[in-house]
Amino acid sequence: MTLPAFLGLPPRSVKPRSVGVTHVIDQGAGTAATADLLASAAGHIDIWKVGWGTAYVDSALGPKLALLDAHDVAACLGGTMLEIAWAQGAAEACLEWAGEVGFRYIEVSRGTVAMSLPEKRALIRRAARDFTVLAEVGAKSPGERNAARHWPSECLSDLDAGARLVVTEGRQSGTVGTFDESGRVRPDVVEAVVAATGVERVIFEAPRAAQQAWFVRRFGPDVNLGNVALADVLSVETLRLGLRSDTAAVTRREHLEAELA
Ligand SMILES: O=C(O)[C@H](CS(=O)(=O)O)OP(=O)(O)O
Repeated sequence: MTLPAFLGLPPRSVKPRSVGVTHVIDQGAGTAATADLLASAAGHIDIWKVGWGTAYVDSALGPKLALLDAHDVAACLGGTMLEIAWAQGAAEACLEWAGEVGFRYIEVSRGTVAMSLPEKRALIRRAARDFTVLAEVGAKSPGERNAARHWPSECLSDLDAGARLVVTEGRQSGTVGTFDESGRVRPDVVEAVVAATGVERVIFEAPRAAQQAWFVRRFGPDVNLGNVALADVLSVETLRLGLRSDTAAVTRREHLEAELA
């Protein structure tokens, strides 16, 4: 999409993007809501995750995925859905169904069920035959914060097994994994993952505006952000482009500091 041209803005990638990806989390939007959002924001959405198991119970899933496809937005099945299928011995059936209904991306995670690293690698390898795989690291439970020290090696293992990108756990709440219980970023966790994989191979789940702004300030407009709420897509784009106070290049505070100097 073409923006008006009268502002100086930082360079920003355009679709199809390999960096600066915006990955949204859909909690069960209907087709009208999906069409409405795509009409204004499709150019800013790269991956549309149909969250956890909502795809399984959505009677309008087919039309929704068709709309996404028509707008060049990649539909991704939520990781929890595949985890539950895997735990029931139904991973193969789940992958077959996901392909048939129109998913092109799939998330492979082990945040809910007990899955070993070799089992996760095997599932990534299998899924990568038919889908673009996003591999998530981290657990849903806040009690497992210490496990983040293993994320860098798990990310490398996931990429080696065939994942296109890794996803750092933040949940829809933004209070686990990459974040503390109040939603503050754990910079040591972020930096360790980035040192291992490079920033361009990571999607950071960051559902809150303050978290999104932190990542844009730290890594620039083309950082990959995930679990963006549907209602926040345009807001995230403004954070990337410095069109919101939190990331604006020139702020009142800087003027004040200059005046007082
Ligand atoms: O892991 C996630 O980001 C989501 C949302 S939540 O953890 O259930 O809040 O789950 P997913 O299964 O990946 O859609």
